[in-house]
Amino acid sequence: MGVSSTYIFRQLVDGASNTYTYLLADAHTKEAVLIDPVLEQVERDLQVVDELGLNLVQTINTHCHADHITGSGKIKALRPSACSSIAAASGAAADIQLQHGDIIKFGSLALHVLATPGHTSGCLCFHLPPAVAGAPGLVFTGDALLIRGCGRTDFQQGDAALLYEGIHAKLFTLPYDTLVYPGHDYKGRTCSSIAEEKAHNPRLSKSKEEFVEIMNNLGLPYPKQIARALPANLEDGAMFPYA
Ligand SMILES: N[C@@H](CCC(=O)N[C@@H](CSS)C(=O)NCC(=O)O)C(=O)O
Ligand SMILES: [Fe+2]
Repeated sequence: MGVSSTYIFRQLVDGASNTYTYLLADAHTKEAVLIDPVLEQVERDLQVVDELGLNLVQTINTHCHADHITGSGKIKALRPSACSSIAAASGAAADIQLQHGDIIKFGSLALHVLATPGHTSGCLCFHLPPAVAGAPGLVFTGDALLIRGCGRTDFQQGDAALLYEGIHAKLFTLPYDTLVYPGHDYKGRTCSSIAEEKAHNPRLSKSKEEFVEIMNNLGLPYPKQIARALPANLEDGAMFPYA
């Protein structure tokens, strides 16, 4: 899947947790980042990196995941030049502590860091502006904005009103044609757009009061892996010996 000749883009999936991992690279310099790698898929992801002749410089976590262990720690063990990053507000360990307004540069590409707390206190989105005039930008939304949904707000410092405000202020103000790439989808969908989500998201198209009411009554069971994922991810996924 190539979106533009100036960059390489791949969407990878972990079927066990319905998690999306994104590979983005400058097509010319070959510098690459992985957004939200999953521990169990590290070998697969590095194989793609290698087959495309890319130089992985950073793994970027949208937040401290509760449903799977990040691949950042294992990737660092295998590729020491690949720094890990996560929001400072997450309280998790990583080589680079990110905050709203930061810009992650690799080759000629620049990901703009947007803080959208509320699913967790340290949730970040990453906006890649259009590579060429007339092309859509991309936004990687982690668990803040999902396709026709959003991240739950019932644990990890969840705050439904804050999530609503951040999504409306920082995501729904992006150009309408910006493509939305979420951290998960549980129905096999891969991509949406800001215009689609503003119009059709059944939670976020409502008023803030209605949204909070919906979020307070989701009644979801806790993620199956939460007990092992949270402590591991607070340590950059590196609490296990990988070598
Ligand atoms: N069944 C899954 C976990 C499902 C879940 O809770 N997903 C989270 C994102 S991962 S922290 C979520 O926010 N879901 C929102 C929703 O509306 O589904 C498992 O056991 O791992
Ligand atoms: Fe999450």
